Amino acid sequence: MTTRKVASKTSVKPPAKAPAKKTAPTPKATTRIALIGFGTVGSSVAKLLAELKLPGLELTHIFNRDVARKRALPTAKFVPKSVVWTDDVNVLLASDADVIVELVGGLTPAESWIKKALAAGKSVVTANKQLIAYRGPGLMKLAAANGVYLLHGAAVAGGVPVIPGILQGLGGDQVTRLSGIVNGTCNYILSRMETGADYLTVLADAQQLGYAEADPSADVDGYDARAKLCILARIAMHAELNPDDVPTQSISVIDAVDFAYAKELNCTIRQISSAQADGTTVHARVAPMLVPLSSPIAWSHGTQNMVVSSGRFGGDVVFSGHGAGGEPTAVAVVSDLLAVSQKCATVQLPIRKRTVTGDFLAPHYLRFIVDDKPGIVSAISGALSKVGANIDSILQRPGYPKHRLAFVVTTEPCLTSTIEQAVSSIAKMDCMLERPLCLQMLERND
Ligand SMILES: NC(=O)C1=CN([C@@H]2O[C@H](COP(=O)(O)OP(=O)(O)OC[C@H]3O[C@@H](n4cnc5c(N)ncnc54)[C@H](OP(=O)(O)O)[C@@H]3O)[C@@H](O)[C@H]2O)C=CC1
Ligand SMILES: N[C@@H](CC=O)C(=O)O
Repeated sequence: MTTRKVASKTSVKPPAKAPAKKTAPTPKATTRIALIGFGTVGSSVAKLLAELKLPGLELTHIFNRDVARKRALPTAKFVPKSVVWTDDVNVLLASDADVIVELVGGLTPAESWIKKALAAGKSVVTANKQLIAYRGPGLMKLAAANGVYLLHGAAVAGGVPVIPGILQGLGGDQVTRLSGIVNGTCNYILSRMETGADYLTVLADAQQLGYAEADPSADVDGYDARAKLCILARIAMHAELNPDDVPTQSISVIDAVDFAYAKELNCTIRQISSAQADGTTVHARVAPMLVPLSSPIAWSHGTQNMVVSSGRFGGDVVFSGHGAGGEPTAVAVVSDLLAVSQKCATVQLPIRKRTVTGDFLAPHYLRFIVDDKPGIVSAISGALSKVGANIDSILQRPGYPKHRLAFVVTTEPCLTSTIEQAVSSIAKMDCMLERPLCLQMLERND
């Protein structure tokens, strides 16, 4: 017997076609699973299904372009002989599979595959954060209209159950703030740079280890984390944000000198994603930031993600674990498959469109690379005082050559837009060899 037409877990409507049941279903029926994409995550899903032999889950189809190449990989050894391999997606869409697992990524053609699968009455499990961030609500409606599930637990923080945790466990609070690390590649890069590694070397390692997106600029320039932040804002704050409105800053601007100065300030550097509810506006930003060494966020190394959700009634809740990599991500996918197979519904709350501002009131770190001459500090301090920003400290480590001197100014809390105005005018000074680097500094209680 196969399971078809199950209830929608994250959709906005109750299941249209699922029979009413008073007792939890026993997982004796078989849910037939078709995989779209046999890359890092897809091959790990096949491995977990083979090794865990979970009741009720059967892998039946795999689609990938140039599928013969994939079939010849060592990772294909976990795939049962009975599985149909194809390079025609329509074979899966027309098959008797109950669930399509989309593990290719990107908006196109993934969106059309998922729409066709949902319209054909198949549930969908995906790890595709861009698609869920940009098109999630429409796809959820389509899933509900067809009485099927669309689950995306792997789309944020890989193997960390932050999505089911928030949906199942925090619907009874009013989440006002989300903050933390949601990109494993950036955390891997920055935590290795902290110990002296070179940016390009560790980026190449992250790609080789399967942590990075197909185009790693999605990771380092913040677009991956921005999509995840918008998904989290939707499920935790019930706020629909346009991902394009969330400002991002690349981690590629961080240099070894910044880790040296951060250390002097008892800090390190991490890519931080933050969202803070403020009436009908949400303050949201993804950027490398200075993090106090005393903060648990600073203790996240490698692919570790950490999300702190702050609720009006329940206070802070922390989710932490491996946010990237085939096997941790496959855990989230397989968990969603079990939820589909066992018809586990979840809470649904109304979502409202919200406007985004990138402004946060925070202290800032400004790093200058100058051709040294008298009067530079006074000119910088003049530009800062003109916008009302107050200097907190000035740091100059010995040993930098005068013709390429790196020094740092930190400010007392001021708005991001205010400090950016000052940086734009300072950048025009003749002595500046590079555009000054401006990073937000997290405070001890952030
Ligand atoms: N890797 C990770 O740690 C995590 C990834 N994710 C998400 O999971 C999804 C998959 O990621 P990942 O496994 O790392 O990516 P990979 O690039 O390793 O795998 C993608 C697979 O899809 C295939 N593919 C790409 N485009 C097409 C196409 N047009 N038609 C048919 N096949 C195609 C690729 O084939 P080919 O070999 O020919 O390129 C590859 O086998 C993405 O949405 C990603 O964002 C989510 C959490 C963590
Ligand atoms: N490239 C992503 C993969 C998981 O979502 C990351 O590094 O976090």
